[in-house]
Amino acid sequence: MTAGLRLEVTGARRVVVKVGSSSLTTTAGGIDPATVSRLVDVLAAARGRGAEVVLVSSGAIAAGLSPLGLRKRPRGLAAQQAAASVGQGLLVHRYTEELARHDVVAGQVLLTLDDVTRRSHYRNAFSTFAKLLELGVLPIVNENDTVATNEIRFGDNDRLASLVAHLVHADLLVLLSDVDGLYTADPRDPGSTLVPEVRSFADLAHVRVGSPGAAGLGSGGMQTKLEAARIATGAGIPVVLAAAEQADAALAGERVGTLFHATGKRRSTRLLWLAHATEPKGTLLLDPGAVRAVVERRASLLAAGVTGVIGAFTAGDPVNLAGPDGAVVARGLVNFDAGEVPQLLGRSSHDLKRELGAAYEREVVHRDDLVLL
Ligand SMILES: Nc1ncnc2c1ncn2[C@@H]1O[C@H](COP(=O)(O)OP(=O)(O)O)[C@@H](O)[C@H]1O
Ligand SMILES: N[C@@H](CCC(=O)OP(=O)(O)O)C(=O)O
Repeated sequence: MTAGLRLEVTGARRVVVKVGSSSLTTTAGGIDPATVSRLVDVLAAARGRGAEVVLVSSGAIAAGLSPLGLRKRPRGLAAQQAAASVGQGLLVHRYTEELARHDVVAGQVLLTLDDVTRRSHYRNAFSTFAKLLELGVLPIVNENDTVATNEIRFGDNDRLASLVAHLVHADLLVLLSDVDGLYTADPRDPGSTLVPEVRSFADLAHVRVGSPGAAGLGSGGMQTKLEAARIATGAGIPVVLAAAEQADAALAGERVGTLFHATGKRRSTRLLWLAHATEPKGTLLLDPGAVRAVVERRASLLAAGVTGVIGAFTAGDPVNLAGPDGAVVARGLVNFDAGEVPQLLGRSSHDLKRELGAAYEREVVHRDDLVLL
């Protein structure tokens, strides 16, 4: 009997499930083994129905608190990194043991921002996931908190989950939290009501978003879930937001929580990230011909079309590309340091190769690393 179930869910072949720190922890702050056990049963049931599942699990910092004698999530980055270093192993150990009851093998994947923004890393991450899924492994993803600096952190796992959903070409993203969906206002406010479906983000004009959950263990609150939903749905992936206790019903397609319908078409994950979530470190000024090449022909940006440079960036950083009038037309990952660019301005690749060596023949921004704004 499937009448009334959500087809977006029942028809999904590959599903990314994200669970937040606040859903995995006891009130005392540690990881709740019973919650992990129940969640694993639900994931195994979804696999039993034929879905491939990738889990994005927060909770490393929370799991590391008690072994380090900490009572709450520390504020400083180094202390958070230390807690994550202690907690991540414990967390994955818990999942591994529980999955083994279902004869499922767990694989740990720790990602940094570079892994989804730099072309070579991105391809590498994609093939790792593809191989794990082909082998029947259930990948358990988290941010690589112990090495990420503040500047390059995702910080919350909601957006990480939306990018992982793109990376693995998922058909559905399920965000599990301590709240059973999106409410018209902070659910602690009397009078707020559940929003069962979101068809367009314009519908959310009346929704008020409050601070993260009461336990103080989550990081992003509802705001980052909405951003994650916007990124995923904008690229064709529907999102269900539900409480962790409703995971079974949510993954079976029952009408619990909030369903965000897909609004756009799939595009490259890295480009999505570049467009939505990066801070440009500088600007390259383009002549009119280069603007046409980049915008109309979707070509790479060559040194010959660059007339000026603003900002202090290093190779690999995101930069804006602006036309002669200063209007930003695109964003891309630049292949040179800011200090190297002045000597390249307006010169052909051929000249650059002859005078400066083969390393200078490369595009200033490769078209695969460019997104039009
Ligand atoms: N409009 C809203 N709808 C639902 N929850 C909201 C809203 N505004 C604020 N919140 C709060 O966001 C919390 C979820 O965020 P968070 O604690 O960071 O979760 P997680 O750890 O699952 O990522 C909820 O517990 C709720 O108190
Ligand atoms: N990577 C961090 C998770 C960051 C975080 O708190 O995310 P979330 O609980 O999903 O808002 C950890 O494992 O502790």
